Amino acid sequence: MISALFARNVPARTFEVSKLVVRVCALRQLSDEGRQSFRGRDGNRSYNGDRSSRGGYGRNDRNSRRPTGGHRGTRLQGEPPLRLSNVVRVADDQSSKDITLDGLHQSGVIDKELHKAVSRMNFESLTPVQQKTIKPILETEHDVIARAKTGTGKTLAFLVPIFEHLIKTRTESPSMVKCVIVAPTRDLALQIDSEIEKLHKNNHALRKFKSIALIGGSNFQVAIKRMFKDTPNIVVATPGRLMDVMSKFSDKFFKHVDFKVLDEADRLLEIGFDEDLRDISKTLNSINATGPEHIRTLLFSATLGDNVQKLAAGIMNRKESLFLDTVDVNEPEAHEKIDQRLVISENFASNLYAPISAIKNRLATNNEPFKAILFVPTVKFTKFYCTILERLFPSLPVYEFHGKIDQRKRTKMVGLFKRAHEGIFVCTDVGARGMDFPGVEEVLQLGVPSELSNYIHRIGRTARGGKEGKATIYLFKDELPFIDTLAREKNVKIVDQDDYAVNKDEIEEFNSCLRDEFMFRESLESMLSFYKGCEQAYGFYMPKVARQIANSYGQCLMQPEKKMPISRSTASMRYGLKGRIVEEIFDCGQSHRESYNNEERLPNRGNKTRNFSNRSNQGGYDSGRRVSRQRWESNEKFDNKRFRSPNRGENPRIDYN
Ligand SMILES: Nc1ncnc2c1ncn2[C@@H]1O[C@H](COP(=O)(O)OP(=O)(O)OP(=O)(O)O)[C@@H](O)[C@H]1O
Repeated sequence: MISALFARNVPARTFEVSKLVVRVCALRQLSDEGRQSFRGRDGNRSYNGDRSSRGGYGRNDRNSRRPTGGHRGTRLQGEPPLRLSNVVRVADDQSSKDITLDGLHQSGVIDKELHKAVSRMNFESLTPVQQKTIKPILETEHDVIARAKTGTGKTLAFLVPIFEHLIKTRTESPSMVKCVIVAPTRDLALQIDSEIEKLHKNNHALRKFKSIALIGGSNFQVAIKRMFKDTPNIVVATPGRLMDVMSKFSDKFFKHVDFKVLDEADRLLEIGFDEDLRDISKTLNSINATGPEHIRTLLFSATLGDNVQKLAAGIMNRKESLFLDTVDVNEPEAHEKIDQRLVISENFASNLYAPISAIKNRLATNNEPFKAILFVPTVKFTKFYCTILERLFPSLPVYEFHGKIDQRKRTKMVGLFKRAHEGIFVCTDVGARGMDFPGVEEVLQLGVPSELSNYIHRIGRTARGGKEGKATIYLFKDELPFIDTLAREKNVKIVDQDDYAVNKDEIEEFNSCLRDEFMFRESLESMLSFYKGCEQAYGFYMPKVARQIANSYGQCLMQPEKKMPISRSTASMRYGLKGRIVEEIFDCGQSHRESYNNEERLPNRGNKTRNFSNRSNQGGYDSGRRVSRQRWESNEKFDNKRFRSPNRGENPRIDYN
């Protein structure tokens, strides 16, 4: 047990555990009644009281995917409560700021082969999170929780100690998985695996420590064959696919795991993923050859609050975890090198033009190549907005990225944009976390993120690796409660604010590009669902937001009297709208049904109609019953069909085939 002194910023002199001067976080014990609140009537844990809300994504039967030895994450009656790890916040240690890669090698912390591989990445120095975490992970036996801002090298901060551990234990069970790294999205898992490949390339001596990425959307049999052939020491996986593999081969591959790493840990431990992570953790512990508490857990993220020990309950094996924080308690989690800006539009329709106006202005005033990421709320809106951007900026590559795109194509597109020197990467929040695209000049956000923390992660796609960047969020007035929520809960205050007023030419230009009314309407319907889903989280008033979205239909079509066709039942069931407002803002009459049916029977105008299966885990997350994911699911539910824009030849949209 660490002798914990309630020190006031007394930097630890050395990292010997006995001398560790720490401040113990106020422990937040989950009271029994607190736990009971997590249990539904049938004694099973449920969130928001309705199990169907989690099971309702058309998911495969979860039990068929349960890893052997574990049972559903719900704790049965009488089962011991989840144990909370005692989180020990490690005070800033001035000496860690002097830690260098050479110093780690000279002091014997890292092996020469690993030193060679990392030094060939030609970084000037270690980042604060690397300086603060590598030694404690290698020199103590504790679980570790690490918080560091976006783009500050957290991936290497856990890969370096993992490889050092593999080097040190290379003679013990050499053909077994010793480290499991879990990521919330397939693309991030693949990215981490590619970082491992970089270390292999930089020093072939490390190639013996093979890794494999286990992600949904890829061929299961091929992955298993590779597991048997390569006998990897590192598995990088998304939760769903990891559970699939463990349910069949846990004893074969996973009995000698020493480390499990959760990248974007707060995302993985929130409602929707947490059950899977607890099941994975329980199974790994139960089959571990050394013992049920052998595996050490490393949690990494840019957004980890004091509730982390509650989040991590049932995941951490050690009685105490070190909270290695490179962000001061009162400091905003947003990276200080990001120049944040807010642009406010009068209404939803104007807000649709605002990013376009900004892109046009950037291209007109600066000849440098423009590489930017544009986040939008839903899949359907992503598709729609890409068609508009392609027509307005025919010479600027447009990358459409979301969970409904085939994984193979997504992977190719990520590679293209990583190498691109210009282009607009238009995506939903599936691209918000962890993705490392060099040279992104600006992050644009049209509308709010699917969850508050994702604002920090979205803007963190720029200003990476010590560089600077810009981030602009475009909101209409009824979305401004989000800004208050951001300031209150994340201590992020956007000082630089502007108003945007659309002009007639811009409306006409937008209208000239809007050729697929059916697609436009569906994109607006998906936005209605999305905003309904985040109404409470951000303090929105849905009737006002819905009115704005519905009015934009006629405004953008330049037929202000034209109302958005939506049935009364849909307005009520999906968007919680009843009474007079429904008649005011929607066309609920007969014409609606006729037009809708006619659209449904639209002759295929030579466009590719891509029918997406409605399976839940198409979203790029292989497991996910989270509440906020429901928004995407409900939006993505509408994304089951699409008419490709008629004049696709105009702009070389990155066709990643
Ligand atoms: N010591 C270093 N010095 C400079 N750049 C570095 C260093 N370590 C890593 N990088 C680079 O910084 C960029 C961001 O690294 P990484 O993706 O690991 O950040 P992160 O902290 O995980 O970000 P996020 O929170 O968004 O996931 C990468 O391009 C990586 O190559």
